[in-house]
Amino acid sequence: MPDAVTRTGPTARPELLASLDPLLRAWLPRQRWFAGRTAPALTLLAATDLLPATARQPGLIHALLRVEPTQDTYQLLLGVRESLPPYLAPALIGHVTQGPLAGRTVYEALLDPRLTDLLLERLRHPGRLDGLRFAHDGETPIPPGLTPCPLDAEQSNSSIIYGDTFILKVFRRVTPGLNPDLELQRALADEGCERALAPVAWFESTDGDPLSLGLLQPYLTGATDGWDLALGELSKGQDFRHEAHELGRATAEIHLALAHALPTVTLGRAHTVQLAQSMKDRLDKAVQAVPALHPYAPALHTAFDALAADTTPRTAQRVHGDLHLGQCLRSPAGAWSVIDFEGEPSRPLPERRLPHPPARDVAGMLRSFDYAARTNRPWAPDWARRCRDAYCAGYAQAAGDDPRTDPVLLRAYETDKAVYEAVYEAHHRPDWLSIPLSAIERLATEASGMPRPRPGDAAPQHPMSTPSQEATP
Ligand SMILES: Nc1ncnc2c1ncn2[C@@H]1O[C@H](COP(=O)(O)OP(=O)(O)O)[C@@H](O)[C@H]1O
Ligand SMILES: O=P(O)(O)O[C@H]1O[C@H](CO)[C@@H](O[C@H]2O[C@H](CO)[C@@H](O)[C@H](O)[C@H]2O)[C@H](O)[C@H]1O
Repeated sequence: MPDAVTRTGPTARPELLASLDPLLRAWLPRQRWFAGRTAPALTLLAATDLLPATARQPGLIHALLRVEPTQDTYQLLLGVRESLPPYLAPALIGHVTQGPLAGRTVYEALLDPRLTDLLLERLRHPGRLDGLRFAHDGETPIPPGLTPCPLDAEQSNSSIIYGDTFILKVFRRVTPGLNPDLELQRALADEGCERALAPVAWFESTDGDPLSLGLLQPYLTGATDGWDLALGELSKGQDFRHEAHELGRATAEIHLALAHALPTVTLGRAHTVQLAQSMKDRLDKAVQAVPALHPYAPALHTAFDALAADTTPRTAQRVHGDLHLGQCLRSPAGAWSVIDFEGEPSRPLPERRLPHPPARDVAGMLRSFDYAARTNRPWAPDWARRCRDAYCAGYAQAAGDDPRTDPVLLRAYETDKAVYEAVYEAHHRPDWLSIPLSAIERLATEASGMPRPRPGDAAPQHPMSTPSQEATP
């Protein structure tokens, strides 16, 4: 598995894992950020004592754990105490009966303010500890003693808010390579783009392949995310066109800055064919995972065939990769910022770092307006349509390029996203599966009415050449 993390150094302590193994195997599947339903076998890849436990102070262990059979690697921060005070009861992982921690209680350290305070202290003082490296932007002061508070949100990672000033995201499922959340937001900060929040400090593992582990950014106090805002307006029967227009402008500004900061590439025929093929492959896999997609698959393939047959050269660049209303924060003053540039969490990291036409993010937002409208009772299709138009108009105004002028590409990305969402919902929120399925039904109907590519347009199954691996979405 190319994406697997390898650690073989002295920090991997087998006796520690032996004592924690049954506790972690029971606890992991109950965590929102854990991708599997079971954790049948664990390997401790690295363990670092950030603070040794004594009778008077809690201990803090940083651990990287590989889970079979998926070979996913997770980052854990384990607290160690003699016993847990009542306020930490929800953090309990278990009582250790053997090995070096026998008689101690192990728990989720991110819920313990004493330990999350220590983590911030590490970020305030850049440096190395075993295989961990703590880094700082060198400019932004981080005051000591900011009160830590775990973020209470449905999320793929775990975040701590410090004194309403900073937010620290601790990545959970980690893969080798620079995490785009850090990479892209640093690039945007260097470009002076104010639509993203500049990384202030971060930490990574350097013992083996580099791994991004955590990211500290300014916290937007009083901000509302686009999803909550949209649902609020919908429930009041309010129009959201102005905000959708502003969101389109914000997206375009981010795209312009990313295209300036990082390499772009022209997608020729072979790339486009390969892009369409990757969408078809994902659809085929999704049909296996979500049988409800099966009846629509032939029609959905038509949308991807149409893309493969369209030889228009297009520009690809780094994009957000998982843009939706929940990733957009509006400050009390009304300015929109975009967060979470990690890409779709379930995709391998090298895939998430590939350049794509900006239409990919645009399609993500179009899907999001549809989601919001579908969540509303009664369903509000006109509200969604108005938002989608306003968003594209706002995008066109700032980018000078209207995404609606390339409907084949936009439809293909929207279809690809809806397929991804069907898998996501089937796994995480089965009650919501009907939302992407309704879109799938619409997209399939539209695709059925599309002209079939003429025989001369037929896409080669295997592109003769792909100029560079990086350029292949
Ligand atoms: N800088 C910030 N300011 C205010 N709230 C934030 C900020 N960053 C994240 N949040 C809140 O935290 C939630 C989770 O953040 P996100 O980066 O999307 O995490 P994940 O990748 O784990 O899903 C967001 O939906 C948002 O409500
Ligand atoms: O925010 P994450 O990076 O964890 O993204 C994942 O979860 C999202 C849901 O929280 C999911 O987004 C889907 O649901 C949203 C409403 O909750 C909707 O606005 C989006 O359009 C829809 O895709 C996202 O796909 C997933 O990667």
